[in-house]
Amino acid sequence: MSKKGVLLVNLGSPDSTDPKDVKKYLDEFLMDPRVIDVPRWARILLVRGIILNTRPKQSAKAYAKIWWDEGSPLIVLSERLKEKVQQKVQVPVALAMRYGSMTLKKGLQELVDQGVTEVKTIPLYPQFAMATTETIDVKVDELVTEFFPQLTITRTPAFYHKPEYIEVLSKSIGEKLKGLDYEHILFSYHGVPERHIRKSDITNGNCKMNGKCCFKMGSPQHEFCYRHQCEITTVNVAKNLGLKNGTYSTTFQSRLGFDPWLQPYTDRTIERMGKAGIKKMVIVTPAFVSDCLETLEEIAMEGEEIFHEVGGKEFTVIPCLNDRDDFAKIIAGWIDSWRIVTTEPALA
Ligand SMILES: C=CC1=C(C)c2cc3[nH]c(cc4nc(cc5[nH]c(cc1n2)c(C)c5CCC(=O)O)C(CCC(=O)O)=C4C)c(C)c3C=C
Ligand SMILES: [Fe+2]
Ligand SMILES: [Fe+2]
Repeated sequence: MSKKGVLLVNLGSPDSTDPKDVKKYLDEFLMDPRVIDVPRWARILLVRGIILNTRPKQSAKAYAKIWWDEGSPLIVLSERLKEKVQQKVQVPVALAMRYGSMTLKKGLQELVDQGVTEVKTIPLYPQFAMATTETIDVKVDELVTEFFPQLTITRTPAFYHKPEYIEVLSKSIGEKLKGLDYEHILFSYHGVPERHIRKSDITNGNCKMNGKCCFKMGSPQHEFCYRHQCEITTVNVAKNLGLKNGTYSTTFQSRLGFDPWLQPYTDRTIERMGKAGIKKMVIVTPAFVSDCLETLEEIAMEGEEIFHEVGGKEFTVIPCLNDRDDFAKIIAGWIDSWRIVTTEPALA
C-alpha cells in the first residue's frame, strides 16, 4: 500500500547569529554549483579564499538585527506555515531547508518514519530559479537515489502564474494599501546573475537578455525564466489591484560580487526615486514567501535608510505571505488535488 506525504522546502538560515554558524551556513550555500555557478576550483577560490573571510562577520551582524527569540524569522515563519497546512490536509507534512541543519534528508526521513512512500515536494518559491527550485529538485533526486530508493517523488513547479496565488498575494498587498497615501510601489525580487537566466534558457540561446524575450507573455519557453516570472508576477498583481501604469515597477535586490545581475537594482532605484521627489513609497518582495534577512534587514532597514537619506518620507514594507491562512489554504488545495487525482481510481 502506498502512502502519501508532503515536504515543504525553504532556503534555510544559520543555526544562530554567531559568525561561526553563519560561516558554516554560507559555505554550504555558496558552494552550491547552482548558486555560484563557476567551476569547482574557482568556486573554492572565490568562496573559501575570498567571500568567507569577511562576509560571515558582516552577515552575522545583519542577522543579529532581525533574529527573534524563537530563532531565524525564515525558519519560524516556515514552521508556522507548515503547522497551518498540516491542519488543513490529511497527509503528513514535513518541513526542510535546502541549506543548514533542517536538511532535506531529515525531512524525507521524517516522512519515511511515518510510512510515507510517495512524496510531493513543494519548494516555497513562487518563481523558478536555478539557485532555488532547481537546486532543491536536484538535491532531492540525489538523496532518493542514495538513501530513499523506495520513494516516489512528485515535484511542484513554480506557482507565480497560478490565479489563486496572485489572488492571495494581491489581497495581502491590497489590505496594506487600503487608506494608505503612496506614490509608488516597488516590487523587489531577489536578484540572480544574468548568466543564470541564460543558463536556464531553453530556447537554444534565443534569450539575449536584451529586454525583448523575457517580457513576452504566455510562452512555454519561460517555464525556466526567472526574469520573466518576476515580471509577470508584477503585471498580474498590478492588474488584479488595478494599479495605474507608472505607479509601480519591478526591481532586483541582494546582488553579490561583480558580475552583472538582473536590473534595475532595488537600492539604486530607491535612491533614484527619492532623489526624483518621491516621498511615499511602498515596497513588496514577492520572491520571498517568508520574511527573512533579505526583507527585514536589507529592505525594511537598509532600504528605508537609503530612502530617508535622499529625502523620502514614508517607506511602507509589505510583509511576505508568511503563515497567512489564505496562503496555507491554497497550499493545502494543491496537496488535496495531488492526493485525490493520484489516489482515487478513475471512473469507469
Ligand atoms: C550568488 C549568490 C546568490 C544567489 C544567486 C541567490 C539567489 C537567491 N536567494 C534567494 C533567497 C534568499 N537568499 C537569502 C540570503 C542570501 N542569499 C545569498 C546569495 C545568493 N542568493 C547570500 C550570501 C545570502 C545570505 C545572507 C547574506 O550574507 O547576504 C535569503 C535569506 C536567508 C535567511 O536566513 O533569512 C533568502 C530567503 C532567492 C529567492 C534567490 C533566487 C531567486
Ligand atoms: Fe539569496
Ligand atoms: Fe528571455
